[in-house]
Amino acid sequence: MVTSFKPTFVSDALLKDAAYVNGKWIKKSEQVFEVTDPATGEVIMKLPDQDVEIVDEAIDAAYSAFKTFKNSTVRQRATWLRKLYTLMMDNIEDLGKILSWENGKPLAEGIGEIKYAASFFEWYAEEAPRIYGTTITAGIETNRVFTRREPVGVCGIICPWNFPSAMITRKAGAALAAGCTIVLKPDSQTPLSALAIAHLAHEAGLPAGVFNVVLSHTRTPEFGIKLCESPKVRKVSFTGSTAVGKILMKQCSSTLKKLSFELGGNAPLIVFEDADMDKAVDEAVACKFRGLGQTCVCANRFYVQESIMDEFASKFAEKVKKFVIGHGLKEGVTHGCMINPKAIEKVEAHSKDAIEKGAKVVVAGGRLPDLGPTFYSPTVLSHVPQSADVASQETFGPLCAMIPFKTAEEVVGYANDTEVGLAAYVFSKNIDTIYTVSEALETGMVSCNTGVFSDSTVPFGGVKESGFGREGSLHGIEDYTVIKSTIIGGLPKRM
Ligand SMILES: NC(=O)c1ccc[n+]([C@@H]2O[C@H](COP(=O)([O-])OP(=O)(O)OC[C@H]3O[C@@H](n4cnc5c(N)ncnc54)[C@H](O)[C@@H]3O)[C@@H](O)[C@H]2O)c1
Ligand SMILES: O=CCCC(=O)O
Repeated sequence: MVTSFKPTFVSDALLKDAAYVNGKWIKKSEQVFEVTDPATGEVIMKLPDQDVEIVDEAIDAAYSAFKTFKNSTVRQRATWLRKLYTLMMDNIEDLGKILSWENGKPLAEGIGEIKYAASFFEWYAEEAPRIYGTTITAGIETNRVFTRREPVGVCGIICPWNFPSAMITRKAGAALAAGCTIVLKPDSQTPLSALAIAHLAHEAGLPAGVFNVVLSHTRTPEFGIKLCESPKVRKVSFTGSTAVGKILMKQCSSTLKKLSFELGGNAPLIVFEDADMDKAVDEAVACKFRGLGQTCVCANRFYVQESIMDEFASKFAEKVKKFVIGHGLKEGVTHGCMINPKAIEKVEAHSKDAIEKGAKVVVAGGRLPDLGPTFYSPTVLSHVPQSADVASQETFGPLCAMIPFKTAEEVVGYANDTEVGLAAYVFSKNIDTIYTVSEALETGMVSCNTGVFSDSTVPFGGVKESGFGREGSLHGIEDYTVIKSTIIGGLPKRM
């Protein structure tokens, strides 16, 4: 078993053991839940497992704060966001350690996520002063028309465990820049990163009630209902599975909220025979193993042109065999553990199914009981048939399934044969192939000749059952605003 690991921090101030509502830390609760290190199972922190009334309290605080915050100047909001960015960067080591400790990803990846997360505060500090309306030539001669983007109101934000920091800042940055206030419910497996951000929001001087974090392990669905059904909440932004997204959408119908949903993916990574093979292998490895395959935009299925399948699989396998798997906070470890033992079951089921349907085992992989119940060494399979479950369902783990194809038309058909459409990857040196295939893919994002594209400047989001709305980029802020049209009538006709 991996040995227990308690990181040392520059300052313990970021490690919080309470919820944050209306500018105050709230520890009082009849019940607690344990946040554990997924690598060892050891308890990191006990947090209040709050009653559902706390959601009403947080919504009321956010509702009341919105009345003033919506009228803060764009420069004030930019200053708060810039301060948050600077505070995150000043505390990057401690934030990275907290994130890796509760999530299991290696420290280098944890620190990489903090940089990525902070970049959304930086980006939205720059976007806050760039909220524009339009003036429109009215159809009625005596009218004048102009529009203004107003903040939508209180936002309920529900985030997953796989990016405990970046999924929060990508939403919160845009919401705060637009002038919205928020009630955040982090995943109970990784709430410490959220609380650390709340601490920094407090330090940055955000007014009480603007940024609230509520905590629950046993009452998550009830918390969701409250956020979805409260008439005081005007928007729900959710990142997580498609199944939960559908539940939340139904719940939100009672108050017809504005929604942004970043849901499940099933990314195809397509390698044509004219691709730069070594580059494609490196990029494919980087793409597949962000968060050990537990990333919504990780390649879920590799489509490799038949003529290069064996060479690609063997080069890919060589890289995978060099992984050093262990506790994410241990020096030299390249890949950490899964979030929980259950996450391994789908990897095993999809591997078994593909092998039964004729796939060739290139790297067997499998559980690593000597390290602990959340450790799994990646499985690499080639010659997987398109009928395998992995082709149509998201594994969300370290299974690399390579499916052969002959033509561009055939692979586009395979790639699009799924209910979801988040990201896709295309590797080819032929610019015609890059354009035509990327245009034909039914996904919100297509990454060409690179396996890692995430960046605050990119409009991030999906199509089909991967959800709607775009986060980051110039579009991210729009999702937290509504257009107000003002019509002034009774004016003279134009001269
Ligand atoms: N599109 C994206 O940007 C993106 C990013 C990360 C993860 N994901 C997707 O998320 C899935 C994996 O994450 P997961 O297992 O944590 O997903 P999940 O849907 O089970 O959980 C996501 C969050 O929702 C909460 N939740 C669950 N049921 C709820 C309910 N009834 N009401 C309110 N909240 C509820 C969970 O506690 C968690 O915080 C994958 O499908 C992945 O592709 C998508
Ligand atoms: O898992 C989802 C988010 C990943 C990313 O932002 O690149």
